[in-house]
Amino acid sequence: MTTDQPTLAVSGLDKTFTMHLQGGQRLAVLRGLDFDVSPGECVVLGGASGAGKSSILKMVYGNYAVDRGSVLLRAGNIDVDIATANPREILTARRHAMGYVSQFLRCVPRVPALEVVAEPLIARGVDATEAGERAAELLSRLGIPDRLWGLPPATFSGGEQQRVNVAHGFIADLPMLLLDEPTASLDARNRRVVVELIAEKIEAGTAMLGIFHDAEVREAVADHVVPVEDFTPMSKVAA
Ligand SMILES: Nc1ncnc2c1ncn2[C@@H]1O[C@H](COP(=O)(O)OP(=O)(O)OP(=O)(O)O)[C@@H](O)[C@H]1O
Repeated sequence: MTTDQPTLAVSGLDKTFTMHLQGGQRLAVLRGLDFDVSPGECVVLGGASGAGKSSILKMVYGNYAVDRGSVLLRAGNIDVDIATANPREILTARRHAMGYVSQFLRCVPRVPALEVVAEPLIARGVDATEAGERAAELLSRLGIPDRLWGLPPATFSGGEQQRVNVAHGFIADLPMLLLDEPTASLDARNRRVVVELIAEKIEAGTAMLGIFHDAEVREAVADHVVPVEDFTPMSKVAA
């Protein structure tokens, strides 16, 4: 299911890192990056390690500044250029339009896993009981045993933390979802569950932008691959 109006339109995007602790050395990573993601489409960022894939997700989510270009996010009442938006606009866009499954789980210490997963629904006004039920359903589906639900995820295994992170990212029905290697620490069974969850979101019209090193997962979900190295400067040391 795709429509003409992209949910995300990235155009003319440049990124150079300046390392202030290394005498101001500059590292040019991306030049003139262009791509769109439409509702119901899964676009995958492809390219070797260090090409700039995670940096692209961080710029789209508003964590990294953009040097030049635009990152237009349009969904429902949200119509914003993340490249120039102020922090309040970025937070509003995240709450109503854009989820992010980062590589590693970051959450408030001592909060139980069930609450971590339910939190995005509660933040959007869903009743706490219903949010808890939906969180429990998702955790079960991802194979997290119920004896762990009341415990904070800090001591969970790498794969358990990743599944809590996936559940936290997938629980709300947001129009745009960013995925940074959501299956990296998972076994075959759980990789299949994540592929199913992605397919369900796409079917429901979510626009997805992801990084997947696992070729099988990438082939299962990708509608289109953006060759990030085509937008990498020949020499990464800028003048
Ligand atoms: N905060 C930062 N400060 C300085 N340089 C950075 C920063 N973040 C990323 N880089 C540099 O930008 C380049 C791209 O990094 P990025 O993590 O985006 O690559 P990637 O394609 O996601 O790699 P991988 O597949 O290994 O995760 C790398 O050379 C990295 O050193």
